[in-house]
Amino acid sequence: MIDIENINKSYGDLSVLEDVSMSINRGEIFGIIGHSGAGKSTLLRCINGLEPIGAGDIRIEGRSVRSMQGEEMRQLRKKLSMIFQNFNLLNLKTAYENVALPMEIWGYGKEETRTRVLELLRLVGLENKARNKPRALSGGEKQRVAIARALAMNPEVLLCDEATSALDPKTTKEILQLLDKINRELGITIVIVTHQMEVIKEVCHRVALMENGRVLAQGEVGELFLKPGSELKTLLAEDEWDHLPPGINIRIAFTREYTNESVITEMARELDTNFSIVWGKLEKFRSDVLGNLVLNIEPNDKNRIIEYLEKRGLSWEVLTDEL
Ligand SMILES: Nc1ncnc2c1ncn2[C@@H]1O[C@H](COP(=O)(O)OP(=O)(O)OP(=O)(O)O)[C@@H](O)[C@H]1O
Repeated sequence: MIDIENINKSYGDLSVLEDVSMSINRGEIFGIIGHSGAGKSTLLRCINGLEPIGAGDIRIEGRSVRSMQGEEMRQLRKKLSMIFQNFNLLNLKTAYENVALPMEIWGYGKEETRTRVLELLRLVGLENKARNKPRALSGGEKQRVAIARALAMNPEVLLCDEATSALDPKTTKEILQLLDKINRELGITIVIVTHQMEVIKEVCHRVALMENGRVLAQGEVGELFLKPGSELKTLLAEDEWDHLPPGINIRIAFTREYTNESVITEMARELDTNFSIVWGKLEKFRSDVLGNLVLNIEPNDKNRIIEYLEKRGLSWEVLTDEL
């Protein structure tokens, strides 16, 4: 649905996006993760035409954003709605009035606006707070108002720029569940820019990892996370294997097909060998549970164990190999 093709973007001499390509499919929740300054927000603004791009192109359903002007650009912005970290609500207006604003701007009548706004406030669970102004709303409630407002014009895509970064973990989870519901029930494609791995794990189907204006990796979230040598893993969970014992430490990734199997005990029995489990973690990705296990093994067993893991189709990597 959104095809980003080899785009570059600079502010003066500062190159912010370099040869960035990614494809976002209709109906998915796509995450863009990276440290601060990676160029994520700039990329979002390029997608909805707020920022011009240098080289390359961005196509929305085949139409080049580059070539859009006037009415077509206005229609694009209606189709691609956006929410932000700081909510961007009008402080002097009530929750109801904030949600109604886009419909007023587009010239909808009072009755139609009222029906739609009340429906949206119900969708985001705020029907009782319609008269509250932002100062009388919690952070999570403010983001709910912003989401309702973003949905007012029936967008096809919701672009979320660090939408949960100002919220505590519990509220973050609630907002992500709301986004997931909007994706499932309304079929809206959602693009989430974040620096929080938890956000990606909780709701995203696919992810692109950005660093210094470049895409380092992209793909299905669970697969990317468990892949040996994955940039996603090393960039975002780098300190987890700091205290491994000396010797050969091998990481085994359990994809969804293996999570419930007793592969490790079977391996010990079949190879008649000993090893110690030195680190382990189960990670939840949307509804999947995927696991990582680090074994400290005897040097003599290395080849046999690797052979066994290969035979079972498990993904593995040797983390340290000091004899
Ligand atoms: N309007 C602008 N003019 C000049 N430089 C800019 C502008 N907007 C962003 N930048 C620079 O572009 C780089 C990427 O910024 P961007 O906001 O896209 O990164 P980000 O990954 O979203 O990080 P953050 O989460 O901190 O916003 C930064 O070095 C930033 O200073």
